[in-house]
Amino acid sequence: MTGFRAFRIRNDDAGYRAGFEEMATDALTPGEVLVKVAYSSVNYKDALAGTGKGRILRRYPLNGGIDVAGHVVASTDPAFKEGDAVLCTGSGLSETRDGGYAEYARLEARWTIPLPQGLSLRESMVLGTAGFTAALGLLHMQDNGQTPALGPIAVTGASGGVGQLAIDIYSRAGYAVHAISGKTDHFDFLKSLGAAECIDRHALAFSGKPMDSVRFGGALDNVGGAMLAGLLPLIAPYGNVAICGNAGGIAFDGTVMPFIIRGVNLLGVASAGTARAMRERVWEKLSGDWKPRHLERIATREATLDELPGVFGHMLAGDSFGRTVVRIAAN
Ligand SMILES: C=CC(=O)SCCNC(=O)CCNC(=O)[C@H](O)C(C)(C)COP(=O)(O)OP(=O)(O)OC[C@H]1O[C@@H](n2cnc3c(N)ncnc32)[C@H](O)[C@@H]1OP(=O)(O)O
Ligand SMILES: NC(=O)C1=CN([C@@H]2O[C@H](COP(=O)(O)OP(=O)(O)OC[C@H]3O[C@@H](n4cnc5c(N)ncnc54)[C@H](O)[C@@H]3O)[C@@H](O)[C@H]2O)C=CC1
Repeated sequence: MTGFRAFRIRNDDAGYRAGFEEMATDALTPGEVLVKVAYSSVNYKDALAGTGKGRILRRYPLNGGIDVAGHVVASTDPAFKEGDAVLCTGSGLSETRDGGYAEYARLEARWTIPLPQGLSLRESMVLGTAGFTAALGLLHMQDNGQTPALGPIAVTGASGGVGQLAIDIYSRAGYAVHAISGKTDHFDFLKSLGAAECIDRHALAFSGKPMDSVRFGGALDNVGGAMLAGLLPLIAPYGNVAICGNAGGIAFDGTVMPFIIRGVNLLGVASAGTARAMRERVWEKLSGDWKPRHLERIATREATLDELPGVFGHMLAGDSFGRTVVRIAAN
């Protein structure tokens, strides 16, 4: 096979850098399933990896892109055959394995998901790790007793990829969603996705008290830092806070009171290493009764591989809005 293009990240004596290279499929990290990539997507983690602003890769060099969707070209695992439409999110992509920002990717069969009925390849990447994470957060909360009766779910970082998809999915699942965002210009849009209320994050005045009047039944937190610390005293008894992000900081200050008096639960959401059975559960929901109703409007941008560096810059500046799908090959 002739060479193909890849957005490859290196870190060596010449420094941290990412750019386009020609490579051969033989040079890809090993796996049973060779895929011609149709789409990938841009997640905050991709922006950290592609710029070196966060330590995402755990070996170098690797192709970037934590999400991939495409068609199987060859498989040594009988579970997959040429022409099958498949997807993969996380699972070491752009951490320890070559990722989806390339015309070909070689996947491990154990982490390769047949494209669920009800989703196109493109839709699966509008969802990507962002949609997977939003749905995983809700499943964790529900497995831990979260019901709509506990009260509204606060979604922080609500204008971003995980945030917008969470608004759509959680409202579809019957929860009142209170979207917390600094982008007040977009509140009407967030409401049109399903948010019952929008709260300006700059106007949120956390009291700093260990416990405060209950305001939310639970939360999905994309932001971390002071936002997470401020939310905990406002959560209803036995409510859940699913914590997935660090867009606003990694350290948070708080007290044990919400946990020991109200039984509030802090649930970790780690999409990349999710076990196969849970992955299948998440994709069944995302392609079924939790399929977001507004996927096309949430996919605010379709980028080419060449446009990635610009998209990363916007995202890390906090300027992203919705999801960017990366179109790799015509399909
Ligand atoms: C889509 C998902 C997301 O968006 S998640 C958010 C984006 N991710 C990040 O921002 C992570 C950026 N990385 C870091 O900030 C650091 O790498 C760190 C804080 C996670 C760890 O750095 P540190 O220098 O404190 O520790 P070590 O590198 O020495 O590792 C300690 C220990 O942890 C294991 N480990 C580190 N990273 C990962 C990982 N991504 N997955 C699994 N395990 C990880 C590492 O192997 C070490 O364990 P050991 O048993 O000693 O090998
Ligand atoms: N744990 C996991 O498995 C996953 C974690 N994440 C994390 O979730 C977060 C969101 O990811 P994406 O939706 O892909 O990113 P995104 O860039 O699309 O969304 C981030 C949102 O946070 C907002 N934001 C940025 N800085 C902020 C600050 N200082 N205070 C408050 N809001 C701020 C942005 O305006 C934007 O709305 C990131 O931290 C990402 O690393 C994302 C996917 C999976």
